[in-house]
Amino acid sequence: MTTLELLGVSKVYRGGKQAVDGLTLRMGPGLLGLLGPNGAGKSSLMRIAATLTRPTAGQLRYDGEDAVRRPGPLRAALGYLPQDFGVYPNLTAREFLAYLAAAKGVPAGRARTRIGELLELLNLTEAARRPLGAYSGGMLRRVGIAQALLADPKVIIVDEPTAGLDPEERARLRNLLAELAMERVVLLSTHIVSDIESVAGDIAVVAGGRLLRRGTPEELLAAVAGQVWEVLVGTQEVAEVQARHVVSRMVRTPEGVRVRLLSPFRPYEGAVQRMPDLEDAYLATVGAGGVR
Ligand SMILES: Nc1ncnc2c1ncn2[C@@H]1O[C@H](COP(=O)(O)OP(=O)(O)OP(=O)(O)O)[C@@H](O)[C@H]1O
Repeated sequence: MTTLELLGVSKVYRGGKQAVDGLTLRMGPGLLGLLGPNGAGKSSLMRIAATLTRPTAGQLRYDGEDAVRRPGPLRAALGYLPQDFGVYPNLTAREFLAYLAAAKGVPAGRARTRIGELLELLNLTEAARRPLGAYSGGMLRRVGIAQALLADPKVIIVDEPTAGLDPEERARLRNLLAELAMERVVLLSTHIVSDIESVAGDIAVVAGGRLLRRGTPEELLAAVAGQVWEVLVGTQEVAEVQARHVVSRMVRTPEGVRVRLLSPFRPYEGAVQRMPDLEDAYLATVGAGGVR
């Protein structure tokens, strides 16, 4: 069984910025959703897990073996989509993927078959003859996903893979990753709760370089049971409510502003308790960690 472990990992960049602070994550086959606000350290963590950045402290283990000192086996098994995925604009999708397959050492015949399958899977077959410079953001993202899957990886690390995708493409990608995760370690980062809500049975919430919580969606929801409230306030009261509480949503109505907020007790006379959703649970966790 494939395992990937980050053990007590820290990353301090030159200049002193600490992006990751003693974080431990153990992963086996399945999809782990890494959820956190911008700047939480998600990309740093993923670059460490992908052996591109060395941790300042702590260990990275692939199948129990030290992957910092010996990154080869993990690299050979890895499909990685970086956040800032770049392409050669003059190459077509097919040429670009063929080039990357060659760089990864995939034999030409096998690469051709695999590229055909991936283009089909990612709905790029029609566009595959056009230069990448003419692709939309969503299409480029799909090319990025195709390249991560080129060499039939055992470990898939995708950093904000849904950025720029439309709702239908998002849904398709989520399903694809969920399917891949049946036999593989899939680590997906996002700051969008709905991206992982429907696929990740396992969610890690990070902020300030630390792991704030890890659990199933049900466990995250249970942690905020009884703490979600809705109250109708006047426009002029909104700022005060926001100053006092973590606000998960606001809807302007003809009667006033309906504010959904987190509070361990009834925050206002007339506030009505609501069933928590994952967005509430996430905000409660991140809010409690001191990041807003
Ligand atoms: N190469 C670097 N040198 C110095 N500081 C860095 C470097 N890379 C990231 N940082 C800083 O480390 C912190 C964590 O960044 P990181 O990109 O890992 O977070 P993130 O959760 O992926 O956020 P985002 O979604 O905005 O990319 C940020 O404050 C960032 O500015």
